[in-house]
Amino acid sequence: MKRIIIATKNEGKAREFKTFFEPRGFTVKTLNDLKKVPEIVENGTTFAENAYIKASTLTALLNETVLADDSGLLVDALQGAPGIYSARYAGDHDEAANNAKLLKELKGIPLAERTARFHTSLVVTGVDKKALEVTGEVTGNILEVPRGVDGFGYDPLFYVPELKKTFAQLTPAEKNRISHRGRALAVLNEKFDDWWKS
Ligand SMILES: O=P(O)(O)OP(=O)(O)OP(=O)(O)OC[C@H]1O[C@@H](n2cnc3c(O)ncnc32)[C@H](O)[C@@H]1O
Ligand SMILES: [Mg+2]
Repeated sequence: MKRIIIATKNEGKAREFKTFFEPRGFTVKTLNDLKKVPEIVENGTTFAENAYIKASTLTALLNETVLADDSGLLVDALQGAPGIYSARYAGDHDEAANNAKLLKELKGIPLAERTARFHTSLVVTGVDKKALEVTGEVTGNILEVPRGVDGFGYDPLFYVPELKKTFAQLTPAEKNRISHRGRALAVLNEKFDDWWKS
């Protein structure tokens, strides 16, 4: 059976992965669909490590194919913060508080110097299979005022000069075409069928 577990509780991420896997005939479940999944501690020092921890822990526990995403925003003027700590930048997985903290930290810094990038590391693990890892990145600028209502997380502050829009002003398809996660998925697309058969 073509079934994959997305190792996330983040509904924003889950939507973007469903758009990828469901047209390929996969039944997609997330951690919000599963009962009795223990809290997985993301104590790695890199995005790739954290994604591997999430995916491999669940494959061992459930005997299923699992994809994990660890992602975040790296701001140059903040020496790469919030980075791997993006989800809990302001303390408690609160998107509004995270965005407010980011604006506070960047106060007084002009737009041209508010350069940043989103990074995604994806790891897929399966029973008796070697883990598959891919990454994707996209660069932009952090606005001083949020713009747009779509997407999730830092999307309303992440401005893409080429499109003159933030990620929160893009349709899901537009975001997937250029985003860190979309780019990682494009690489995954080239490798996934061989990996699935391996
Ligand atoms: O660990 P899981 O359950 O997957 O969900 P999470 O939200 O904790 O996910 P991460 O540990 O990977 O943290 C990533 C954070 O980075 C931010 N982020 C990642 N991708 C993003 C995107 O496409 N748009 C906006 N913000 C994003 C967002 O704040 C996420 O909470
Ligand atoms: Mg997390």
